[in-house]
Amino acid sequence: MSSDRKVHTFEDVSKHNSTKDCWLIISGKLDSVSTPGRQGGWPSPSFSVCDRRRTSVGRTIDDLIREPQRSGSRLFRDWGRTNQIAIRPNVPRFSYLWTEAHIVYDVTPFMDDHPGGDEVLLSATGKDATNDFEDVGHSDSAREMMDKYYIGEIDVSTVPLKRSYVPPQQAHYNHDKTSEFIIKILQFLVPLLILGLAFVVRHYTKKED
Ligand code: HEM
Repeated sequence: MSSDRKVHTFEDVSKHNSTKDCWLIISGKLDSVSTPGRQGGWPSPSFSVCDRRRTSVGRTIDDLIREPQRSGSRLFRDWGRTNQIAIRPNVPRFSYLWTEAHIVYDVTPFMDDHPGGDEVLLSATGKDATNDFEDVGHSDSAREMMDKYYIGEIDVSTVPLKRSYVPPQQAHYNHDKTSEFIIKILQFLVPLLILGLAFVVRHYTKKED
């Protein structure tokens, strides 16, 4: 994992688009843990980080705070399912927050090992690859692997706005009432003219007989 954990611009991230240097943007939840009132002197209580299958990893709040580059927060994956953090009842002043973020992953070391191949990863650069990632239906273990490649978040204000769909312009119809009227008259007159002509022809051919 790169030590370069920071807020990146979309443009910078987009430049990392080769097999030797591949960064992806995938939305997820950044979980932060705040510990108000630590000055109150409570010891570093341990608590459990549980995933949906209820496996748990015991950690202390101090571990949690030491791990991140930013103080007081650490990345966990949640993916919009149930919260992954179970708070032990003996930790009353512990608060758990999360924010939705566009997370940046440096998947360069994973290019050769990605079971879906490196081509798909390359094709997911330079854009928000969340839908591409979700459409595949990645397993929980794939999601857990992602933390290894986390290098920061994206400054959402630098993400180009989605191009809104502009429907093709309708062909300009001629709403001229007079031309419509003439067409209607012709539709009526042409059969009459043909009928009249048929009578005339018949009349003359009879005389000749
Ligand atoms: C950090 C990002 C990623 C990680 C860690 C990752 C990991 C994995 C893993 C572990 C698998 C094996 C199947 C599974 O366990 O779900 C997999 C399969 C796959 N991944 Fe990814 N992946 C990532 C991003 C992406 C992206 C962005 C795409 C699409 C553009 C993608 C497309 C695929 C495809 C097509 C397969 C093969 C699915 C199959 O054949 O069943 N992956 N990935």
